[in-house]
Amino acid sequence: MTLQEPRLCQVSVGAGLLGNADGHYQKRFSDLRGLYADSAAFGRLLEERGQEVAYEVTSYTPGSRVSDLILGVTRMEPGKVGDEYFLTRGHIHARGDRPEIYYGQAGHGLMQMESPDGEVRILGIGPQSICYVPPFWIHRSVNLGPTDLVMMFAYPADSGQDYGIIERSGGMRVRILDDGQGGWKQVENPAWQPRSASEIAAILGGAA
Ligand SMILES: O=P(O)(O)OC[C@H]1O[C@](O)(CO)[C@@H](O)[C@@H]1O
Ligand SMILES: [Fe+2]
Repeated sequence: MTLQEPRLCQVSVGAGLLGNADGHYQKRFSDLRGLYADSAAFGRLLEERGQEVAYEVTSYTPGSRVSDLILGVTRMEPGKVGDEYFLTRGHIHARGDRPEIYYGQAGHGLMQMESPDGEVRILGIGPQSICYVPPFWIHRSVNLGPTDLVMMFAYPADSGQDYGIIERSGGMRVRILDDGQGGWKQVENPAWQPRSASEIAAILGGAA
């Protein structure tokens, strides 16, 4: 049996990038249609900054098994669409029983989580805070600050991402908005549809 080579990856906190990575993707504002509540404000953002990077991910993938850990860094731009803070698309792991950790490096924001049956949990993320996203929680990051939000992450390499779960329910259950006093508030998303008992059972029963 040939062992994998150990690997050192340096986090560039200022640039929001992982060194010695083997993967890199960028999501531009034009890739994020349909995510935000205020479509007029999103249209203006597209006109002004549609081709700019909204967030990017650099990562190292050592293999593809449950026993391999993908690790990487996410960098999110600061800003809002109307009153709604910039966010990632969000997903549940395609193998729903796979967890993830996030370790804040710079900036501050939130990890917004939602269980299949619609429970909501929101935890703050900033430098030196580690967020554990347990199996079966849908998760999305939100940048609340005036600067880039930079987070390290790690998850089992066979997890996969399922984005359809959020689309099918009309978005996540709550939206994270500017409260007008320098902070944030969560408001119910009126378009959100609860998942059916059979969909919930399929997600929770799909554990490998
Ligand atoms: O995949 P999304 O939901 O667009 O968001 C990007 C996020 O996905 C991951 O790349 C992988 O889970 C995260 O670490 C990152 O923060
Ligand atoms: Fe994830």
